[in-house]
Amino acid sequence: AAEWGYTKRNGPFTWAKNYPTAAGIRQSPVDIDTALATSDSSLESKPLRWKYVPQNTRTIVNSGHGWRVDVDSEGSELVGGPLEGTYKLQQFHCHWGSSSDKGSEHTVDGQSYAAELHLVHWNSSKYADCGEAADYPDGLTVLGVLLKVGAKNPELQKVIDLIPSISHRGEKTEVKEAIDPAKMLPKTLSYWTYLGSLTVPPCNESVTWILFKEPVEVSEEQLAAFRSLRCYKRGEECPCDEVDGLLISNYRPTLPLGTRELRECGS
Ligand SMILES: COc1ccc2c(ccc[n+]2C(=O)c2ccc(S(N)(=O)=O)cc2)c1
Ligand SMILES: [Zn+2]
Repeated sequence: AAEWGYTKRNGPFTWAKNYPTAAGIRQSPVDIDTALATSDSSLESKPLRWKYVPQNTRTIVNSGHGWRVDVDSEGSELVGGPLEGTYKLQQFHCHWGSSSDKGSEHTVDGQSYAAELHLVHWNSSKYADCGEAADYPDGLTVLGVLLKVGAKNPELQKVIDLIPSISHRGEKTEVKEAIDPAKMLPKTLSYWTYLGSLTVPPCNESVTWILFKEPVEVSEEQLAAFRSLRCYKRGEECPCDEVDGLLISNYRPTLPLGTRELRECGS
């Protein structure tokens, strides 16, 4: 089957053909209609807590759909808020657009941001690994951080510096200078949370989404670096009809929230 992607030929509106779950009723991303959000005292009573080990950020890879930093889950943990049990960090990555007026996956009252950072965690209290966890409704949790254009982001710069060595699909390199995921999170920890899915095929409906309300800044130059990644392998011709195979956009448009509850914690 033609590999899925973000072009007209293989983009989000074609995914349901090969990945039927993509047409489900618990899909992500969604537009956060802030008027619909209900504040929940149970969320306030169990603060979200995380622990990451910067030295455990191992490799960065060009997946063909973006960059992804794979992490050794050991020593990490995410608990509290809407979560039952302990979740461990598996990887983090980003979504962006061809220009900074779009690129985030979630939108807030219809407003898009320039990009969105995802920290993917799996339920290590109940499942053996991430792949298994992805098949269960409580298997994964993704912390989402909205990125807006502003000052250069020093922690993300450590990722940007590695992009030239993973310019083509499948290329990967060691992360020598430890990247601290905690430093990429916003200062205020208010968030929205709802039950959703992977925003990439196979779009498993196994994600508890936690989207921080406060955007974090990233510079135009840093966004431009993301767009310099290529979606095809070195030495192969470019399959995608994108501007010479540059990964200029890799976000999924929003899906209906439907009857799902949208809760918020913090103002
Ligand atoms: C069963 O099929 C899959 C597919 C992808 C899996 C995955 C398990 C963990 C992470 N991943 C991912 O690579 C992954 C997970 C989450 C996201 S996203 N954009 O945060 O929803 C993107 C990518 C399982
Ligand atoms: Zn993502």
